[in-house]
Amino acid sequence: MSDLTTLKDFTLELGLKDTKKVIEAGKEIGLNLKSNSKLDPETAHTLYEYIINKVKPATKPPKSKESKSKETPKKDTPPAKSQEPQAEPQKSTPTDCPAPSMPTKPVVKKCNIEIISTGEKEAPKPKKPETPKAPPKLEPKPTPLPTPIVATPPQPQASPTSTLSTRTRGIRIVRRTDQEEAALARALEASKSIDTPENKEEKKPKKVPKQKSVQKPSPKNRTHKLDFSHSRDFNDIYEDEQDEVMLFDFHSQDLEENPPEESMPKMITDRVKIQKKTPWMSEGGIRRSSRKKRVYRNENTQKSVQSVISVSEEVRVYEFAQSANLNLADVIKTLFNLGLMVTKNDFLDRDAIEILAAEFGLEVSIESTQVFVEETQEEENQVLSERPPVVTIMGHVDHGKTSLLDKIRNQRVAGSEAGGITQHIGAYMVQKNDKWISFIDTPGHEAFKQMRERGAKVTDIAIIVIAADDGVKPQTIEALKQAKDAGVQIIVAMNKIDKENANVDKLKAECAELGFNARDWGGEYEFIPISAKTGQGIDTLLETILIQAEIMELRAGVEGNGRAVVLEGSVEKGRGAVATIIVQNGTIKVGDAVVADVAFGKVRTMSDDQGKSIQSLRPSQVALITGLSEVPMAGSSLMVVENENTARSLAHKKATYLRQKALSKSTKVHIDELSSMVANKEFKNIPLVLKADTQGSLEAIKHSLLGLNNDEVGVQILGAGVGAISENDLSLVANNSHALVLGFNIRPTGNVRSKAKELCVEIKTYSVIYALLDDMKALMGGLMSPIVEEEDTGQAQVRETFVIPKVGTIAGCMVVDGVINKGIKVRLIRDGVVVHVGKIVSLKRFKDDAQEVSKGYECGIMLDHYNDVRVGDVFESFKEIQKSRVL
Ligand SMILES: Nc1nc2c(ncn2[C@@H]2O[C@H](COP(=O)(O)OP(=O)(O)OP(=O)(O)O)[C@@H](O)[C@H]2O)c(=O)[nH]1
Repeated sequence: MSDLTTLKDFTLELGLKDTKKVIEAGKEIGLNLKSNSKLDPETAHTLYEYIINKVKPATKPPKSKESKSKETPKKDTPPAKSQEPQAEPQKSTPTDCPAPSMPTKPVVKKCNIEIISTGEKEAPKPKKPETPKAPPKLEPKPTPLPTPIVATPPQPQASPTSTLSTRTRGIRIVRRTDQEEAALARALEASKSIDTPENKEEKKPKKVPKQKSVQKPSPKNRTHKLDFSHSRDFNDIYEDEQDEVMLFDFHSQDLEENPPEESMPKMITDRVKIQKKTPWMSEGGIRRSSRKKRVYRNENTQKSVQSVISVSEEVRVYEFAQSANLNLADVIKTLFNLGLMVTKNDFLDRDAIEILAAEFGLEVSIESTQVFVEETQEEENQVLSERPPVVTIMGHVDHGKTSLLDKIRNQRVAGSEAGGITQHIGAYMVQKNDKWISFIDTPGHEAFKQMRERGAKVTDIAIIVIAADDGVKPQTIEALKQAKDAGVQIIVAMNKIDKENANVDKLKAECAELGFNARDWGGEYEFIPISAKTGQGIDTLLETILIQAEIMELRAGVEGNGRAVVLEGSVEKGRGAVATIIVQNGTIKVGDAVVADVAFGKVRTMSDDQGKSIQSLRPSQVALITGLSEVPMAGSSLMVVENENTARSLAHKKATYLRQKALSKSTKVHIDELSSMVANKEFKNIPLVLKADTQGSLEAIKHSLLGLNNDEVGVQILGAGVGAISENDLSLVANNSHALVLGFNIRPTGNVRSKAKELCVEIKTYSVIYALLDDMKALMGGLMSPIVEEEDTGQAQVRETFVIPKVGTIAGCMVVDGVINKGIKVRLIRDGVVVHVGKIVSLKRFKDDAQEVSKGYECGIMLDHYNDVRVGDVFESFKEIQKSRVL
């Protein structure tokens, strides 16, 4: 029964729906078939050969003999490999088989296979199957599909199964698994093919040579083979160990078990898609793995840490970690190891960013946090016009800066200044030869260092005023350095040449030593001799400035929204917050909405240095503006924005940012700081609130005060601000018994004064910065541990020594200087070297105890727990005197 196949099954296997065609074909070769006929293997084979290959049986359908020989191949086709899967739709292939007539649908769905293959020996299109037996003419059917598979020519087979298998000859089935075996068995059963072990054995040797003729398939072909392999036609199963050509190595997951017939086409399509997506599937297993690896590496690279990052000037810890694709914990840990205890929300300053980047081997670009970066970019496209030079006057205190400026603008300023020194940045414009020059009067006092730095940044030219009678002084050096660092042009004004002792050559020589050579000495710097008192040389100086400006080709955009720098900010009675600004680009007009850090508003009024009202301000021009919500920070950027709402929102944004930053800073503690504070339990500081009339003064004083801090004592600024002392300021310090309120150029009002008394808060006000700093120095000095000084009181020379058992060594001495006292500390000096410092425990005059022995008298001295005293040694007695420290 297993030998017979019903005609219906046979028809189906051929991929035909109707048995009629088969019956007709049978007739043509002399077979009388009916729809319910059963075919023996031989008949089936003959019929198959006729239908598929158009090979007519020579005689009658072959009998057993032939079948035997044909079975041979069959046998070897073993089931093994098999699990041949899906039916091959496009039977196409074959050169050797009549593709057209092949079923497109899988015939058998029982086995789930994973075979495949074709390999090196497999020929995609074996044109001429050499069938030892069968002479049949193979008609290579024009196959639309490039099916590669087949290779070996069909061999005459005894059974239908074997006959069918010829279609796939050349296929190399690889990987034989138990499952495959089982699948094959099922397939065989389904086909009812006859396949005996004997046959298999017989076939083996025969196939060997055939395989050799197989050609190597192209990758394209392989793809088709894949489809073929999916064919469920168990007849495609073919095995020949010598045909070992394995191209595909499917993962079992790729093949679905017994997919429903209807879904086959779709499944095949999906498969093709999969192949497209994963090209490695069309390659051999080994290559696949290597490709896989490559892909993996790529992924890794993508996930890896960014080697070049760009962060804003102040970035939070977690933001840094994100932008560098680093683990947050690693970043925090690294910061901790660097001595910085931070939370993820803390801000990192520039240094920390750079150090971190170095730690992680990153290249970092730090971007400015300026709110107005976009505007700056806009400015690049503007039409530029000539602008006046901005000049800063710098120099040592009292060398005549204010006098010079005063002379230049014919207006006296110095006289009205408290303490006789300039305390704020002032900005003025002067005209010379129909050209304008903007001057920023930067104070020379050390306390205004910061303001000076700011001044240097907005200026084009720095006039370094050096009094010719005094020469180069510390602040001169500092000013020269600052100007050079700021990259501004330097002109030296040798002032006070009207004075008898003025020595310009000495001055030039001193400057030359610092690397600033006068032009007439072969250098590159202009040295102009002037007298701010007589006005001598002032014109030359101004002309030099203008020439220099021309060389520098100073230009700026006039159109568009203005951008300025705040030089100074203060609160003025009746005017509110005012700011001295200098325009850097564009135009600022009355009514413009502006924002400067946390201050915003509409420009209400603008007035020049003469107090004259002006309506618009162009590059390099200076003015005092009103209309701001609060006093802007000196040095901050002031920008014209669309409208007041925008200004407000930008200011609020900045305020939030600053608040968060301040909070963040408060959580930052340097470990070393912490440990030193812990170790030094005597750490003291003076809590205070500082109020000043202007932002510039406030900052200068703050800076100076903080500069007084040392390891032992310092100031703790609880609050600082511009404007009058308020009750709020008092409440800040009320809980601290040592706290102070310092006011500079302001006076407490009646209410505040009485409230201060009530709260026992001390308010100290000053109008000269020296006085304030001196007081603070004294105060801080008082808090520091006293200095211990040693005062020598006398000397005694050892003339003889006496060793008294159980007592010690007594030195017989002569007092050669001052007085020696009992209990006093002495240094024991031998050959000029102090060999011991101790205390005198016994002082005798002869046999009597003495409290002191004066010069010229002999005495006996015994030291406390020290007996190595020798003749010739000298005792030097001294007192320890504690003195308060002065800062
Ligand atoms: N003889 C003479 N005296 C001058 C000259 N220039 C300034 N002085 C005097 O030097 C002193 C200091 O002058 P200021 O203009 O206040 O000096 P400054 O550098 O502005 O000083 P600070 O504002 O304290 O930094 C004043 O008494 C001036 O009168 C000058 O050219 N000749």
